[in-house]
Amino acid sequence: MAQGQVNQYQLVSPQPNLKRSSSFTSTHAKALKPFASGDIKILLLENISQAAIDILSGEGYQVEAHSKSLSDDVLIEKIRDVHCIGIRSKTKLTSKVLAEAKKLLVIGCFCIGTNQVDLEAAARQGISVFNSPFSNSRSVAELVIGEIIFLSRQLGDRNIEMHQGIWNKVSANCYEIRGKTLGIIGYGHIGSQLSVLAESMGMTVYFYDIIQIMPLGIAKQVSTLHELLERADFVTLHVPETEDTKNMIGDAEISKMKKGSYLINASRGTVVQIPALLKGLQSEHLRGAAIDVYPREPRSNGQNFNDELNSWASELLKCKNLILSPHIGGSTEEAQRMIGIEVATALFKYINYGTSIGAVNFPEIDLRAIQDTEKNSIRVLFAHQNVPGVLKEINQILADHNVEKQHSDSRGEIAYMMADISDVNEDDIRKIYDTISSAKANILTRITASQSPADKIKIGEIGFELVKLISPAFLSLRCT
Ligand SMILES: NC(=O)C1=CN([C@@H]2O[C@H](COP(=O)(O)OP(=O)(O)OC[C@H]3O[C@@H](n4cnc5c(N)ncnc54)[C@H](O)[C@@H]3O)[C@@H](O)[C@H]2O)C=CC1
Ligand SMILES: O=C(O)CCC(=O)C(=O)O
Repeated sequence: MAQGQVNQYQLVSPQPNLKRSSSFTSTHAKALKPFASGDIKILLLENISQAAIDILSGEGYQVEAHSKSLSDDVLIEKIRDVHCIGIRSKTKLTSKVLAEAKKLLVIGCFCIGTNQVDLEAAARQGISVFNSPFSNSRSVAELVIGEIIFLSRQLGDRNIEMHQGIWNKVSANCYEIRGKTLGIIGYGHIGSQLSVLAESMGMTVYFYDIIQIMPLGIAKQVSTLHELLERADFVTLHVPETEDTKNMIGDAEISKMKKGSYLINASRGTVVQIPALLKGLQSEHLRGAAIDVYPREPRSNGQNFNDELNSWASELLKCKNLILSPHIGGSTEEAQRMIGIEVATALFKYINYGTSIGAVNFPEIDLRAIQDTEKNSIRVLFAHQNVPGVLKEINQILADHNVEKQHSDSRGEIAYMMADISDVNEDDIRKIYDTISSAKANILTRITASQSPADKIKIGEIGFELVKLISPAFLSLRCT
């Protein structure tokens, strides 16, 4: 879908399952699926890459894709009916919205940040959340390099003037970046990538992080934020939104920065107090700034960025040497495609195989694939409250069967167990499902099965019947 399209959505009909190589499938491994893949509904918002749509529709799911985020009312209406939702940074999945999502199994954040989702509320409902931890890091780092040069040469202002027909050839207060000092706050995927790029352009790099990190190149870690602010000509923020990073840069921090220095924020809008930044720019203590993220951002392209949205917007627009961009740090074709593939793959592996490796709010577990030699097999997936005695109860149920392999782990209040069981018939499946899902600690019980031709009749059709018998609980039975 082209960037900038609004009010458009796409319904993609299920397609035959595409064969794809994955760590689960070897020549003797069987592909697993929920019993009725074609009933799985996926809602993708905010212009998620076609690569993701192709992967998910290729799994046989029903995919509905929108180019923008939805109003809360429409979101609540739609989320009630879907098993999976894919979002970027704008859609807020609060506990109130999630409370309506009775069928939801999994959330895909097609971005790095996951602060827009109430991760704990999701986990309590047995909904796992995946993101893309690094696929847009390079894009953000490159944007920041561009901004450092633009700010240093006042290129944003010269560009605006030329567009107004004004010739204004200036060298006063314009500088090379070679030999200048870059101060990076948050030396994770983006900060460290930026560090390498900046050094290759002749900059000296210092960074501040709450954990000790091995510096790349000849960058140096400093032990306090204030030390970094005092040293740097350019200060750039690459921290997640947390309680500690909210309002991290205010009056006190800006006054610690060198006179004539620059501030860049492409992290989250809550990290920099914009009134403090305004003061810094208006007093010319700061020589410029670049901002990509804002406390409140428009829901879709074409909407206004004005005082109604953020009370200081019109004051900000008057500032000199201030680059404002509409949260495009990760918006490149390369990044969006990579994110689309990465997150869509995590989603179908979770839906089909129960694999939670990479989940940001859920115990991370996986099992090796069910092999051809394991006849009439099912995989039992059991998300439950992390309370004593649950596994004893469940293993008593499984003890009557041939458990080929089993894995379980916990994260905070949530635990998750995965078990492959072979030699099961219809009655077994029904009994296993009924007894496990009625355990007191049950949050969500699911069963997936191989549907290869060899066992299609025995498992596939039984599965289909079971879906009819116990649907919609089959995919969404949760304790409330
Ligand atoms: N503008 C945009 O389009 C994009 C913005 N982002 C934002 O950038 C953030 C950073 O991304 P990554 O580098 O991939 O994250 P990351 O998780 O790899 O690195 C974050 C670093 O910040 C550090 N940190 C956390 N709290 C801190 C604190 N109070 N003080 C100092 N350091 C602290 C962490 O220890 C970590 O090293 C994301 O969380 C996201 O909010 C990410 C991608 C695109
Ligand atoms: O591209 C987006 O919509 C969000 C990028 C971002 O902020 C992130 O990846 O955390």
